[in-house]
Amino acid sequence: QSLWGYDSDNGPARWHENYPLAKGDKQSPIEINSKDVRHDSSLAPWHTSYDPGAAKTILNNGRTCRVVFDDSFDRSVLRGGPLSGAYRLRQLHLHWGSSDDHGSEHVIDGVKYAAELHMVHWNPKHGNFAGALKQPDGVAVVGIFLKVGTTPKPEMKRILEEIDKIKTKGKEAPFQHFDPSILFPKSRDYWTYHGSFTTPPCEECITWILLREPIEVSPDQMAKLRSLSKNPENEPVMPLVDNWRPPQPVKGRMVRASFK
Ligand SMILES: COc1ccc(CNS(=O)(=O)c2ccc(S(N)(=O)=O)s2)cc1
Ligand SMILES: [Zn+2]
Repeated sequence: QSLWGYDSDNGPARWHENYPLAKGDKQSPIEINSKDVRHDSSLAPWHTSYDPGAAKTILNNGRTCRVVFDDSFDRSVLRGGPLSGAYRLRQLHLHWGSSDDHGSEHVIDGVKYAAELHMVHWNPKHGNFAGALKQPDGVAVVGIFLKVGTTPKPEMKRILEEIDKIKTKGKEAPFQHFDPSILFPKSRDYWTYHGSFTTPPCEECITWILLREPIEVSPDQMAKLRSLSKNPENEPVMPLVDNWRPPQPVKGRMVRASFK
């Protein structure tokens, strides 16, 4: 068993025992209620310019499926929105449920989506990722909700095709020539608030940019994601599902919307 996870003995309710930040005042995810959101007309649009050549590998770390990018220079960056300066894309990963009616971390007006994709970026003014983790403006995560429908998202195919190579914990495969901006929905509308990593050590260094429009995936695509295992090869199969943290207390934080 790892130090933290999503099981009854090492799950979100017990993370604070080893990771005290988990009980902080600016934790993520949160439930977003439209009635409490404030439209901020001064919020700029956000932009990305990603180099497909920056994609490096895809791996199963036993907790999620993660694609890692070269972030050794301003090669794939996120700008604008609530951010100042360019933030470097470091990795993307997902959180999902054991069935289509739950799996996302953020909950929108009571709606839980089947999955939530996170694109993690960090602010190079803080030198490196470890330094950025210690700053309130250190990290920016773009969150995209996945909704199950009839039409498969062809752009998700690329990630899901690699799943067969990384079935078990510790498996890694080359993942190149991939521009993750193809995963974005049509609308750029977003909510933004200040929060934390949704996994230990739960540092409160994240500017969240959550896209209002979900992308649609097919039931087969969700089943593919759920076919990942959290156990290493040659150990009893434990499905990698329900790797989401439940909503945390908002504690008076303001959630702003870029849209009316
Ligand atoms: C101290 O060393 C550290 C500290 C922290 C990390 C986590 N960093 S990370 O990018 O892997 C993320 C974990 C969870 C993410 S979420 N669901 O909020 O987007 S992003 C790595 C090394
Ligand atoms: Zn995440």
